[in-house]
Amino acid sequence: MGAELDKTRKTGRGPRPERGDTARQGTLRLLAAVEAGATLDEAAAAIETLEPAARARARRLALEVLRRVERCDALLAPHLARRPRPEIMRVLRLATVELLALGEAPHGAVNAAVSLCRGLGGKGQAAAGMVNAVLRKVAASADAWAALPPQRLPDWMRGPIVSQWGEDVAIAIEAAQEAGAPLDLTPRSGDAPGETLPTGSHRLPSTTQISALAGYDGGDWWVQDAAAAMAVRVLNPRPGERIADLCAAPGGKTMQLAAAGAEVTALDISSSRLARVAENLERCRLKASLIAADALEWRPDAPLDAILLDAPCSATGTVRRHPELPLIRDGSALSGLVALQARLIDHALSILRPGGRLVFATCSLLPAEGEEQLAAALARNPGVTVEPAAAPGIEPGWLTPQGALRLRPDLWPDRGGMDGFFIACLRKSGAKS
Ligand SMILES: C[S@@+](CC[C@H](N)C(=O)[O-])C[C@H]1O[C@@H](n2cnc3c(N)ncnc32)[C@H](O)[C@@H]1O
Repeated sequence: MGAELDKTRKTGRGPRPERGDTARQGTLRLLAAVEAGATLDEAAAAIETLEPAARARARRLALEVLRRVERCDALLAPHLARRPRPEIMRVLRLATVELLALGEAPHGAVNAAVSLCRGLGGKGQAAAGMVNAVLRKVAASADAWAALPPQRLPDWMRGPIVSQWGEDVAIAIEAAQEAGAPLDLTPRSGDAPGETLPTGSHRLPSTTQISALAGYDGGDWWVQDAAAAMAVRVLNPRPGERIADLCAAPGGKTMQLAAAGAEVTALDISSSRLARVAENLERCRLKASLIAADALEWRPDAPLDAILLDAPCSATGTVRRHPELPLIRDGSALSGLVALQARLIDHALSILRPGGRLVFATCSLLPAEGEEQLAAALARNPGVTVEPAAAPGIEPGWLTPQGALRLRPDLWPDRGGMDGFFIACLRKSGAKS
């Protein structure tokens, strides 16, 4: 490797662009957008000109880097006389992840990084020699890399997690975030590709090409994390029940409700997001009534048998799939979200028939949006009780003392984890039927 890299440096000519360089350039654009405060989904426009395969690779590489920014910087720091410009730092982080986390051949990853630098123009040209030299040292630093801990969650996330479950759980969640997330499918009915999990979801490697899987065109399944699929399983919808999904988009849970034979009304405040529910229902040949409305202002014609409230939240439970969230959020939105969730719970209870059930769910790891939110809701609403969460595959350790389901990324460590979720089934007082 050394000789080849030296030749590159001495001749002053950049290595010929190799296949994959466009994906790497896309990764750098995604990383720059995230540094400017965008989510990866919001940043997608920056790579829309790439071919689909390159786009998918660009996003995959960006995810891998975002899971390890802190670890990369710690490894790189001793090799840098001073911190390079942000665009050079992004090239160094990408190559470090390719070399040490993804096991790319050193000559390919280093030459690509040098080529990316040269493509940045004057300042990049000037940094190419330094990048080459630093990455040669990085390539020989596997032991130092292995000794570095996974990226730490920011304090606004970590503090509540440590208070609730202790330091070891915070460390395990950080390890799960670095490991990333597999691809989970929910079958419409019957079968779907992949390993069947105890809870009924199907699991495949994260690198699976979704559109190439059997049953995609026929809508036999949809992509949904195994933890996310549990909210409807806990609700246990029955054929013919009148059920509202108050925060429905993009519609994974609406489809579960419809597939169970319920008469579903799906609301979302965002009409553009509701359009995605319509597309998803159509692909999977399922039906629901769609309403673009603020759930706080909506009242059905007749009280409902059941309600699913998958409320807007910090989304901290999805850090494995959205590693940019800890980097671009600061927790300042939390109190507003907690207040909105409380109002949505109280309103949902007011439109539920006596004896009806309300499943409150958040993809959050923060007790304020889970355990504490539930305790406050019970205190505000005398007569409302918690039905202990029950569904196939639920392990006893996943239940809280209140009877809610607490799912975390560090659960199922040998199976590939799951997203963080809090799910509680509330029963309104009155006739059960
Ligand atoms: C966590 S997501 C729902 C995910 C969805 N249940 C699924 O499984 O695909 C929360 C949704 O709530 C919607 N939302 C936020 N505030 C709302 C409100 N006041 N009324 C109705 N929908 C709302 C957002 O637009 C967003 O689509």
